[in-house]
Amino acid sequence: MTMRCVSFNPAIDQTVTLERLVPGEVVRALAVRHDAGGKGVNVASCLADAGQAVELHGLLGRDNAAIFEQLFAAKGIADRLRRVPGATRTNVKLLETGGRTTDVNLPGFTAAEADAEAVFTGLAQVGAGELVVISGSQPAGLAADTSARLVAALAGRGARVVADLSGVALDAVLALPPGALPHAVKPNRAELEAWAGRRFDERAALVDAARALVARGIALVVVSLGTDGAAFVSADGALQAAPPRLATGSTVGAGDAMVAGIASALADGLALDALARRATAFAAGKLGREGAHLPPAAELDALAAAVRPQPLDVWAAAPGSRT
Ligand SMILES: O=P(O)(O)OC[C@H]1O[C@](O)(CO)[C@@H](O)[C@@H]1O
Repeated sequence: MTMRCVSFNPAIDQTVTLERLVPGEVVRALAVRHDAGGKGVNVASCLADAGQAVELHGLLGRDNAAIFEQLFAAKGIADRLRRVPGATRTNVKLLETGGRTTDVNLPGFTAAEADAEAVFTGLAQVGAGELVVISGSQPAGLAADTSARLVAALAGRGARVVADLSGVALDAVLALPPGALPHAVKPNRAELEAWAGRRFDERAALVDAARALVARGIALVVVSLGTDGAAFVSADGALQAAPPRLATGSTVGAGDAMVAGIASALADGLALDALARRATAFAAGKLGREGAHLPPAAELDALAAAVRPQPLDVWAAAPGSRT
């Protein structure tokens, strides 16, 4: 079955490698590269690498579309992005050789509500049980609840939506009534804290917040935790899983690879343990690769087999359990 990904605000990721970032000083870069990116594009790219048929919906600036079109052609991603006047934003990733990345996300095109309506129309045929992944920020010009309205429309038709949103878009989605909520969400810890309006000083507080969302009617809540991997919470259980090994290099897009793993596992009807293994393997497989690309299937399978999910409560009770 074809999977749909939605990206209202793609980005060209300009990764600048430098030895050390010293604010206020001149820094000579060692290398620069450009990748077609943005959360929805990255998810589609990883799903295509995993052999999944993908359609990509959303918006794209007319002035610099070529780098995206090359990626879509190379990976066989069906390009349903509506072209809008102007250029897609460039997001600068300052990658220090020690592994730290500083993101400077620039503004890009301004969209109109009519553009969002066209995206809604392009997804009007999506029906019960089908999977749609909605990720990333919204461009200027769209109402704060645009993503939430799309989630509600799709969920209302029985589609399973996987939402990876932040800020006001996440707030709007999590405020939807049961029945309009997404099937799955994947905030990171900071995004969940921002939504909850408090810091999770104890791991148990993060676990409680994830469980509360499941109780509200979201079937699967995944909270990404950086080097600690992710927490996976559903009505069937609660697990924590971390990558079997951490690669150095850019972490940009690892969360998107995890979202692709979640969507792929849902498409295959995997149980929570296997879903956690696959999602973690996708994230680990992307780490150390430039751009949002996955290794071959055999490597992903080996990574998934090496992941050791543990009960989330065991992780939460670990000594020194500041999240
Ligand atoms: O849509 P947002 O939240 O601004 O994030 C965009 C950035 O996130 C990434 O998709 C990585 O998750 C980058 O490719 C992109 O630059």
